[in-house]
Amino acid sequence: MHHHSVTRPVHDGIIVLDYGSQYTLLIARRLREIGLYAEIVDGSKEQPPEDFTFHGVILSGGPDSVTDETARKLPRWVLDSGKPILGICYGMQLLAQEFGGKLRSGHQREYGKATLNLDVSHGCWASSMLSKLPESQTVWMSHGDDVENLTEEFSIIGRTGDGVVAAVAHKEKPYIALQFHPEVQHSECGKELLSLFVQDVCKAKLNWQADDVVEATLDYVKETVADGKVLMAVSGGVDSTVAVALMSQALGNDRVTAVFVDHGLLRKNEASWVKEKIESLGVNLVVLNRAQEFYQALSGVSDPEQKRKIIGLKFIEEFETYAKANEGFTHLGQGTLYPDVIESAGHGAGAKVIKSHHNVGGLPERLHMALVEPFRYLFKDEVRLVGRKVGISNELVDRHPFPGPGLAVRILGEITADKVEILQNADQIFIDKLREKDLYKEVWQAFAVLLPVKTVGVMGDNRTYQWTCALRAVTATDGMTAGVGDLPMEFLVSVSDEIVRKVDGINRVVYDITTKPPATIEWE
Ligand SMILES: Nc1ncnc2c1ncn2[C@@H]1O[C@H](COP(=O)(O)OP(=O)(O)OP(=O)(O)O)[C@@H](O)[C@H]1O
Ligand SMILES: O=c1[nH]c(=O)c2[nH+]cn([C@@H]3O[C@H](COP(=O)(O)O)[C@@H](O)[C@H]3O)c2[nH]1
Ligand SMILES: NC(=O)CC[C@H](N)C(=O)O
Ligand SMILES: [Mg+2]
Repeated sequence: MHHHSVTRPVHDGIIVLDYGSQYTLLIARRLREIGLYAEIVDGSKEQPPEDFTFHGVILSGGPDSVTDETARKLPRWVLDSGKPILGICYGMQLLAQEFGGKLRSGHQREYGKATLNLDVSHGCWASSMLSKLPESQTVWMSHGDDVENLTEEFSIIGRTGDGVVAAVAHKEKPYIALQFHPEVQHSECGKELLSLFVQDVCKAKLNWQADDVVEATLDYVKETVADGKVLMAVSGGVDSTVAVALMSQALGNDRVTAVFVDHGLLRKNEASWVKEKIESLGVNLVVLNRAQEFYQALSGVSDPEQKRKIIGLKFIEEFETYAKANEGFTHLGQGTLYPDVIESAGHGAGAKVIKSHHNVGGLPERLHMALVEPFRYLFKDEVRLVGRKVGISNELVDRHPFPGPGLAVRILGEITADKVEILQNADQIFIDKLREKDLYKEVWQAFAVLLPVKTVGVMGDNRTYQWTCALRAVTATDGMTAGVGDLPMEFLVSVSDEIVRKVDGINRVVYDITTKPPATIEWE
């Protein structure tokens, strides 16, 4: 699985033509779940891959606009192949335009949740496929361009609640295209739709058994590290905890040293908790206390990307200094996941940088150790599954994710030790209350954000003028898309009440009700 782009496990399947979407690998991953191998091919490639029999082509979404002259086109071989095509978002716009349809920009923008209403009444071949789905369903959108009109050759088979053209099919050829993203978890029948396309339309035979990911990971680690030694960066988070357990299993405890950096931007009491839990796995652990150094490096910095880059570099500096002082480390291990890679534009055909994850975009050009990242092509829920298989406790596997740059990306603007303390206290109240009310597991991730906004309040008959705290809770499975956590208002009010009463410095609390997209989960 990890080598999907290096070695090809099977020689037939589906081609996913990549136009730089944030979700390209998610399409391939859904097909794996369905039981089919997908080969990802750069959208600008003039030839199909050699030695690969494809039963259909899926055109990914992408940041380009087909209304721009410079936008990437559909390579000839795709239509020439005569194979079924499924266009998604940009892929749909491209297909529609290829056949003479007209697209427009900025007329009907949709981000996040939308309702798809299917119309299967006009007898187009795709009707029978789509009639297996509910007539009305929730889908997830992320587009600014939309179809103004189509040529005769196409039928409109679905629109959103706002009337936007959301699904079209060629009247004769096996071409179908969707404005929404069936590959994201928030599109209700998305996986079913993909499955109908590859099985009913492409007639592809299932050829992919979900590999034993544990075995594949162990092999990958053994092969990559050979007889070397790993300095494994651990955070106490899900990914690095599962990774370090696997590395110890693959290489033996004496060839793996876990290094945990306390950068002073962790949650309250996090450092001691992590130390205890990682040591209980029987792993060698070194804790580096570096709060002062990180604060100093970040002093006066308020730009989000700059903060991320500084933190990424500081992390690596710490790892390299440690490796230098303690001879023999050949590899740096990280719990990097695919979403970290794609959002930092570390993979794919011109995907845009959304934010530089500290462990990818923050890496220096020259690193003195080789990287070993067993989960670089996996998603969070896949890693959780691996974790359970190797016997990591639920307490660790079910933790909410916590970003490497920590509170630095949750204190908007400049970071000071005072603000860190204020935010730690507010966050702890929120998280403790979620656990107390049995709501922690109802959301995928929850946290508090400190806004550099002061507002006026009245407490004990006195005027206050203090910071604003935003609470964020999201639903997700892989973090690529997110919904708003549906927490009871009464609960939110009680959290707000306790924060304002107990945390000196905050006199107002708001709840973030934005999905991803258009927002991201973290505020920076
Ligand atoms: N404080 C830290 N000390 C050392 N390494 C860290 C620290 N924070 C993050 N890392 C490294 O960066 C990687 C990416 O961080 P990320 O937060 O995505 O993963 P995680 O912390 O392992 O899991 P989770 O996403 O559940 O928080 C980690 O897997 C780990 O290798
Ligand atoms: O280790 C990390 N290093 C980072 O730099 C980073 N930035 C975001 N995140 C986490 O990734 C998920 C998606 O977050 P966004 O929607 O904010 O991009 C969410 O779970 C975020 O908490 C990070 N994790
Ligand atoms: N997600 C997408 O594929 C977006 C396509 C195109 N850039 C638009 O905004 O409509
Ligand atoms: Mg983390």
